[in-house]
Amino acid sequence: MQATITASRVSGRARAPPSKSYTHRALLAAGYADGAVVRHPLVSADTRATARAVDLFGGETERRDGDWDVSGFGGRPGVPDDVIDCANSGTTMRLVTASAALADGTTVLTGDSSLRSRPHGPLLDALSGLGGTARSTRENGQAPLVVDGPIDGGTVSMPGDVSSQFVTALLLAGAVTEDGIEIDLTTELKSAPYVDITLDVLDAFGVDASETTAGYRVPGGQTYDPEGGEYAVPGDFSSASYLLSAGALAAEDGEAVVVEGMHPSAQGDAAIVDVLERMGADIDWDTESGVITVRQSELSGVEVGVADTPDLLPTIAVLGAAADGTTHITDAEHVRYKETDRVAAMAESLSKLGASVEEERDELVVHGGDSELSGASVDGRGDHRLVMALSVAGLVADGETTIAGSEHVDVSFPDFFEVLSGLGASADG
Ligand SMILES: O=C(O)C1=C[C@@H](OP(=O)(O)O)[C@@H](O)[C@H](O)C1
Ligand SMILES: C=C(OP(=O)(O)O)C(=O)O
Repeated sequence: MQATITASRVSGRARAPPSKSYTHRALLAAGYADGAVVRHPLVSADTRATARAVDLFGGETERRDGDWDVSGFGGRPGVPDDVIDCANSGTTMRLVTASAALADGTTVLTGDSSLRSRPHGPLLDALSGLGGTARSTRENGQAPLVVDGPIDGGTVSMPGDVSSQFVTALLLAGAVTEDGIEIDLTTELKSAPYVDITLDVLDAFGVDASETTAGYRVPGGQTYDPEGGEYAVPGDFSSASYLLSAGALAAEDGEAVVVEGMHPSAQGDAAIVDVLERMGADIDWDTESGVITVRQSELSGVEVGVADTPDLLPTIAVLGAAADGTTHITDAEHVRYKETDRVAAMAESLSKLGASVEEERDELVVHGGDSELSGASVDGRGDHRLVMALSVAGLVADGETTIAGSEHVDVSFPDFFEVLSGLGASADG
């Protein structure tokens, strides 16, 4: 499918979808538990992949009245009676691979072509070091993956600069091993707030895990047991970043874009509020009510490190292209390991829209204000975040912008185009 965006102004109230990261973890944690009701979950292609894995491990996930009702698989996962298809979801593949290593038998995992090109080597090595065997069928660290368990736990050394999801995966699984898991990180941890989200969910499910001087540890022999048998998912700040940026760039004069459901949580991507403020946006976050209000302002370029917030890179790149002056997005190398290489993809797409962009290995430099953005045909490269960020660019690009592959918003924000149109944008996805 192709989205068509015409330069337009926006205003009004909207709600960002529930957090993808919290939903994945809550579904799997509910699987490890006797079960739980996951309230207000994100129902999207990625979280459906995790629900499928919980089912294949012997749990049962059922959607009821907007909640996800999960019957657990009782501590240790069973051996799946089919291959686990993780579709486009890196989070599913990493978290489920470590869970599979608890099963007494063999699990096979695969995904779409994007996921089959992403790195999993450090997690496979870690699981093999813990007494299981975990390998890539092509011996290149990429899926399809074959995992044999069970592991008993122990200590592993692992790099932290490829994906924090390896740490998350080991913490979730480690709690039900006999010996627990101690993770010593050999390189700096990127995307660290996502491990905070994991610790937050583990805590809510009564599981103890903590940061150490060298990394993280989770004691074994624990039981997942959520208070009251339920867990409520907060709103998603990565998804909200598109709506807030639409407001900062294109809110109608005298009007605002108001995004609801934005209560504070462990999400690092809440930093989008700070980034917009530093760029000069008129933005206000009422943390009590979870309401963020943003009005259109002239923005200026800034320097932003995305070590902790890789998913904000496409959004910030678009803001930089529409701002005055230069925006440096630094510490970005790990953003190349996502659904597509987002550093290269944003450089290419924004250049097509008329921006002047320089790409370094771990940095994107966007020179805004040199020329007006003008509508063009760009490719979302099968990546939901490219599609959504480029749609926001389309609001302020002269004329018409078309984006190929708009259906991929289904991964994290299925009704993105309806919400954007509801704010008055001329956006047909
Ligand atoms: O654990 C998670 O929920 C996520 C962690 C991050 O990935 P990395 O840790 O691979 O950077 C992030 O980019 C992804 O969208 C979601
Ligand atoms: C990278 C992302 O997710 P995942 O790693 O789960 O595919 C994302 O949502 O931007």
